[in-house]
Amino acid sequence: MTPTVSASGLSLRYGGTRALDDVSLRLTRGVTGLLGPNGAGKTTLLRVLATAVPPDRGAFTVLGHDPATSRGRQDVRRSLGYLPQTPGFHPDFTAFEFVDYVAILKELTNRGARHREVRRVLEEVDLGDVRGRRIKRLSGGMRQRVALAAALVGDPGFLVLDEPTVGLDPEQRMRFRELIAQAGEGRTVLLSTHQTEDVAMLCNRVVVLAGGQVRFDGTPAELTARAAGQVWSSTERDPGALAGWRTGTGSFRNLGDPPPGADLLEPTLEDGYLLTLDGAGAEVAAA
Ligand SMILES: Nc1ncnc2c1ncn2[C@@H]1O[C@H](COP(=O)(O)OP(=O)(O)OP(=O)(O)O)[C@@H](O)[C@H]1O
Repeated sequence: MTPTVSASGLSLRYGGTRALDDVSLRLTRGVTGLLGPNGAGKTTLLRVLATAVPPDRGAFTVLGHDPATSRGRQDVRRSLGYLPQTPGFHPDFTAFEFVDYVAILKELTNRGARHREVRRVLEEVDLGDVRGRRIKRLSGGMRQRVALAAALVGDPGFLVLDEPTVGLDPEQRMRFRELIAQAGEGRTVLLSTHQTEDVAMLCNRVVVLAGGQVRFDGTPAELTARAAGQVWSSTERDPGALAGWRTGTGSFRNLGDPPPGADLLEPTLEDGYLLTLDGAGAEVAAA
C-alpha cells in the first residue's frame, strides 16, 4: 500500500534527553498503534508529525505535503486532526461551543457551513443529543468523544490520537475503540497508547518505541509471534524467568527463556511487547 505518512531519520533532543533518535517509519491507511513505556518518545513523535514542534534532524511528509516549507506546513495542518494528551477544554464551554471554537481555528470561516460541520462531527461521535451541555457536566468518556469530534472537524486524512483511552472505564473504552475503528476507515490514524489490548483489537499495524528509537514495526500478529515459545506455565514462579506472575488459576505465567520440557502457553500481544522492551534494555516490570 502507498504510504500516506513517511518519516526518515527524525531526531529531537530536549537538553540532554534524546526524545527521538533517528526514527523512520511509513504509515498507510488504517489504524497504527504506537506502543512504548513512559518517556519512550511517543508524544514527542506525535507532536513532530502534527507540526507542533520541528525535529532537530530528519524529514517527513504527510499526504504528500512537506512541512519544511511554510506552505507545506499549512497544508499538513489542514490535513491533520490531533487529539492531544490533555485536550485543554474550557469547562464552561458546551460541547458545541468547544468544537465550534476548534473549527474556527481550523479556518472554517463560513458560519453556516461550520455549524453544519460541528453538528456532523458531534453526531459522528454520538454526542448529538448533548451538544448543548457544558463540558464540565459530561462524563470522562463523553469529554474524550468531544475531543475526538474536534479532531475530526474538516474530515482530516491523518488523525493523530495521543493516549485517548486513558482513564476510561472498560465500557467507555470499548465505545471509543469503535469510534477509532470507524475513523480509521479510509484514513491514516496513529494511535499512541499504553493499552496493548487497544492495539490487539484495533490496529492493523504496530510500532514500538523505546528510548526514542523504533524497536518494532509490523503487524500485531508479528509482535505476538515474537513471544512464541517464550511463555510458559509453572506451579511456582520460575527463577529463570524475566517476569512471572500468579494468574487467577493459581499457576504462574512466566516470560523469558523456558526450561526444557516447560508447559508452553499461547503468547499474547502484550507478551511480544514486553519481550521487545526487554531486548531494548527497558525494564520489563516497568512496562
Ligand atoms: N518539553 C520537554 N522538555 C524537556 N524534556 C522533555 C519535554 N517533553 C518530553 N521530554 C522528555 O523527552 C522524553 C520523551 O518524552 P515523551 O513525552 O515524548 O514520551 P512518551 O512516550 O509520550 O511518555 P508517556 O507515555 O509518559 O506520555 C522523556 O524523557 C521526557 O522526559
